[in-house]
Amino acid sequence: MSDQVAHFIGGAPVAEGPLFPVHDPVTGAVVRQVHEADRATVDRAVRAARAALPAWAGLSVAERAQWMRRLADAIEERFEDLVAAEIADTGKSITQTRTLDIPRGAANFRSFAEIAAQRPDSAFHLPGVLSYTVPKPLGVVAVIVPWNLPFLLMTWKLGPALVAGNTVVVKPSENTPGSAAVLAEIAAGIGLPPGVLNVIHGYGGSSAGQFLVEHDGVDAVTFTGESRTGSTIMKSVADRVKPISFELGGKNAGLVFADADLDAAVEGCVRSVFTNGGQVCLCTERLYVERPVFEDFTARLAERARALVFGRPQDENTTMMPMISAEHRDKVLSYYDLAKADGAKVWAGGGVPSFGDDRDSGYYVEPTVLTGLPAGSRVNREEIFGPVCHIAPFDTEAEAVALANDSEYGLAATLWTTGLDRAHRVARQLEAGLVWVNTWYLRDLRTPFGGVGLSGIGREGGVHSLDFYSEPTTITIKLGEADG
Ligand SMILES: NC(=O)C1=CN([C@@H]2O[C@H](COP(=O)(O)OP(=O)(O)OC[C@H]3O[C@@H](n4cnc5c(N)ncnc54)[C@H](O)[C@@H]3O)[C@@H](O)[C@H]2O)C=CC1
Ligand SMILES: O=C(O)/C=C/C=C(\O)C(=O)O
Repeated sequence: MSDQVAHFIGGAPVAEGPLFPVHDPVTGAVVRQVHEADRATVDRAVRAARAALPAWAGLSVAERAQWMRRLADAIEERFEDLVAAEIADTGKSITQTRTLDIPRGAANFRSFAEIAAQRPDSAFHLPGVLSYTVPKPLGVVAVIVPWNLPFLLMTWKLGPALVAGNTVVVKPSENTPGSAAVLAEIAAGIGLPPGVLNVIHGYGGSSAGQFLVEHDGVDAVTFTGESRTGSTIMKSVADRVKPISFELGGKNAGLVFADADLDAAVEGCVRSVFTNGGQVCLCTERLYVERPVFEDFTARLAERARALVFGRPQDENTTMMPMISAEHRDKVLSYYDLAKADGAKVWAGGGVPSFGDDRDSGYYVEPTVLTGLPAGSRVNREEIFGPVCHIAPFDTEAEAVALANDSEYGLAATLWTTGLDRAHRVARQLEAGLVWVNTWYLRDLRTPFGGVGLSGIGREGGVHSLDFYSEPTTITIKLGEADG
């Protein structure tokens, strides 16, 4: 990939539109310049996707699944290029990028190839009547994705959308165009039919993102990002009643009971609070700990937070990454300030680290552990999307459930207990699309994934993704002497 990133339309690079810079979050330096799509470029991409649709939709599922496997293989061949592109844009650690972000990209294509190929046909029989369902693609799908897990989240939508016979126009985040640009090269390299996968770059509102979702040639929108953006996109597509699938924000709770394996709970919460700098919609920002272990747990989590390693991304021991942008760093720091102003006790962090080198111009914040805030504090109610959690004590199971459910969001919850009965009982009462017990972010790509409330609409994952990316036509045939 060159330092200037072009769009990928109809199987070829298209370098049109003004250039905008992408910054390395580690140092703030400009890493690349990217072309911004205007309405004309967006139109060109949507037309390319539309032109490719009949032939792509006309392939059998087995043929499209074979293309998905080829994409997965080619991702593995370009593995280190993708790792480098992702690190340059996000400042992620090489260890995480090599073990999570890029392998999941290949797995997203491979899994949906298998899931689609094995999907049973549905046929229903009444006496003298046969009804069966033919899944058809939605058409041209707009894929709008954020910067926190750029390759993972983009491919999570592309795998099922493409294998279901849709053609797509992807708009990666303006902060992280790199891995999408490499994927475009990969698609061209394996000879994926031109127009099946198109990538346009640019900003969201009043730019490429908005122009894409509003385009009359776009049949459906799948989006991951902030809840407010989801609401804006919903309004943009309301007149055309376009199908939408939204994975939005979270303000996820973790419950630690006194009977938990405390070592495992502390380590699990280190992961659930601080992974990816806390910039995952699944991260825990509210922890509730049963009073007998509250002080001990909090002290241990704070100690682990202070021990996280702010190395360079390329250092395999690095465990803490920067925020994506100066703007996002300032947003996270504004919550640290608010917490202090509201009287929080700061057990760890609360500010910015100092390095004495070029990372001082980067977008780092300290991993932070807070206690002492009321449930109504904005710090406890709004998605911060940084390496921070607030911990509060609870006395009864019922209180723990009520505290966890006291949120407009409902994406993921985490539960730490050795009580099997309690695990089942509490998990069912939590108002969240995903509940993890004694673990966090353990994924089976066949399971439904998504949230309730401000956390989204619909579920993706396994056949749930295929259901969203297809439109079923039910065909009913009178075979003989049936009535009607
Ligand atoms: N999954 C999550 O929970 C995420 C939450 N966030 C939160 O959102 C805040 C803002 O981050 P952003 O990157 O601005 O997130 P965002 O939700 O605004 O952006 C996500 C994607 O949507 C696009 N977009 C934005 N406005 C659009 C519009 N009107 N029409 C079509 N596309 C549009 C963006 O260009 C980007 O590709 C962050 O500070 C963070 O707190 C950000 C990313 C993911
Ligand atoms: O699909 C996954 O494994 C992760 C999903 C994470 C998000 O949707 C997010 O952070 O926005």
